[in-house]
Amino acid sequence: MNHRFPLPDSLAELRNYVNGEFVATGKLFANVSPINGAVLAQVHEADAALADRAVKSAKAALDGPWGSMSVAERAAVLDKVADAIERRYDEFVAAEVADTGRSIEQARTLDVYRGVANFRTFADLVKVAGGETYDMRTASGHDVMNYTVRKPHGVIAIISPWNLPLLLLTWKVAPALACGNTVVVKPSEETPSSATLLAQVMDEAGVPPGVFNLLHGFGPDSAGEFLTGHPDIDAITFTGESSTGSTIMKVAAEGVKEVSFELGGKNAAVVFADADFDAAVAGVIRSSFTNSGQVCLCSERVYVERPIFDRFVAALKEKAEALKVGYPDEPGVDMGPLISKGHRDKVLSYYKLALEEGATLVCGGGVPAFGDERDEGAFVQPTIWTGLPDTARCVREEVFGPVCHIAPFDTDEEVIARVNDSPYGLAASVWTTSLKRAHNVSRRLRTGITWVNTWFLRDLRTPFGGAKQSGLGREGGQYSLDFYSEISNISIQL
Ligand SMILES: NC(=O)c1ccc[n+]([C@@H]2O[C@H](COP(=O)([O-])OP(=O)(O)OC[C@H]3O[C@@H](n4cnc5c(N)ncnc54)[C@H](O)[C@@H]3O)[C@@H](O)[C@H]2O)c1
Ligand SMILES: O=C/C=C/C=C(\O)C(=O)O
Repeated sequence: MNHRFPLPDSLAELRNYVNGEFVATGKLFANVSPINGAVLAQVHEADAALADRAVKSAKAALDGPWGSMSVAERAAVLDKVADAIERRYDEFVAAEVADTGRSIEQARTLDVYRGVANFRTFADLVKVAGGETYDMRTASGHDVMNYTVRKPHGVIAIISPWNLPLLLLTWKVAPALACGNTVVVKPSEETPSSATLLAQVMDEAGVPPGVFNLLHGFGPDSAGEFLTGHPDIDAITFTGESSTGSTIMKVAAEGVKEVSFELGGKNAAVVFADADFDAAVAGVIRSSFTNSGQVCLCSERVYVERPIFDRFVAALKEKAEALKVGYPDEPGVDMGPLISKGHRDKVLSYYKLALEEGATLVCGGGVPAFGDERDEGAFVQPTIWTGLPDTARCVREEVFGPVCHIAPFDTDEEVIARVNDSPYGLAASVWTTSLKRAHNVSRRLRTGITWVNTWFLRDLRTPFGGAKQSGLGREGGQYSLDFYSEISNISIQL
């Protein structure tokens, strides 16, 4: 099948990248377009032996030129990686668009833009990272000085998901390399392309062989499991579903490996009657439907103060129905497909379940009919429900699609309790013009991130991560530098 959104020529075939070489295994799986089901490329799946080679070469590279570079030299290499992504910007955009079907505009301004920013940010931050010093005198009168040094952990295993492929991968690769580690990355099987381009870029930027290694494949009984279970990795950083995080944590327990997890969510948006109404409607449209709802930070639960509830539901319905679902290059397109037909089956099962649970369907609820090749793709309609109790599965479980449930509330106390009544705690957004209320509500939500009158506005120096089943640890700025370093104390008797 022909495809209007092909992969760049540099990605005719997707290979693993181990010890500075692109490696074919001959065991192929297809990279499929979610726009029309066409096969974009064949991908070489890594086996256990290749995973072993990748980890061993990462370990050996710690003692090579990478290990003896100064912080400034390593930072300069990261800046070169950023430069190389910028030189090949259009190819990265094409890779993200082909794999995910998202708009070209989003790939340019969010995905690839952040890929560059992640490398530049951590190149800058690592150069100014300091340590701690403490002078002390013991009871017996000895003076002692303590100071900390940052050492690399060693080999970091990086496992990333498909929803923001380059953004989420580089969010971990950049600080891991900045801190002097070597990495073995395993991108999602659904989105192998931008990671392969990144391997090409590493090569071009002069990253020594073995410092960045890439394995393609799946989770269980494939590259993901071969990597996380390898005895020679020193830490695991993972973004994906909470249940996968739990599986990986059990494996990590064997070797007492450090872990950092960014997991699922069932995020809330809280709209108070005193909010700027139009800004809140526009904000919730963004927070519920961006990337077809496939951002871990998306709001699937919307709580609206009762006096404006009916007006808000009507306004959100009007805006949601006006969202343009279509091709990546259509002017004004708001939403592309879901990542795959498999994921669409899951989202549609929730569309069905919501009705069984007694939801009122405000809009959407099905699959758009295009009358062309896109009917073979993974599109769904943006969907809004009302009328479900807080105990409904559709209000408690992460759907990860373009969908939200809107419920009324009466008091601040009540809505805080309802937002917090969730196994997840990643993000929330609060819409109000009262400064006092914004502070008081935000500090009581059990979430890692709360936005006030905005959503998904990221300063890369801030802590990022989730409470409860939404994650373990924090990354971002200093938090990333801390996770990717073995911080050691040196104590000297003077
Ligand atoms: N908190 C965050 O920052 C954040 C960000 C993005 C996505 N997410 C979450 O990610 C999920 C969507 O991504 P997904 O469907 O790709 O997640 P997933 O957990 O299915 O897969 C993520 C990655 O883990 C790999 N994997 C799966 N099983 C494995 C195993 N047993 N061992 C090792 N690796 C394994 C996959 O191949 C993939 O590369 C959603 O739940 C979303 O909320 C969270
Ligand atoms: O889908 C989840 C999005 C996570 C975003 C980040 O990790 C980030 O902006 O760094």
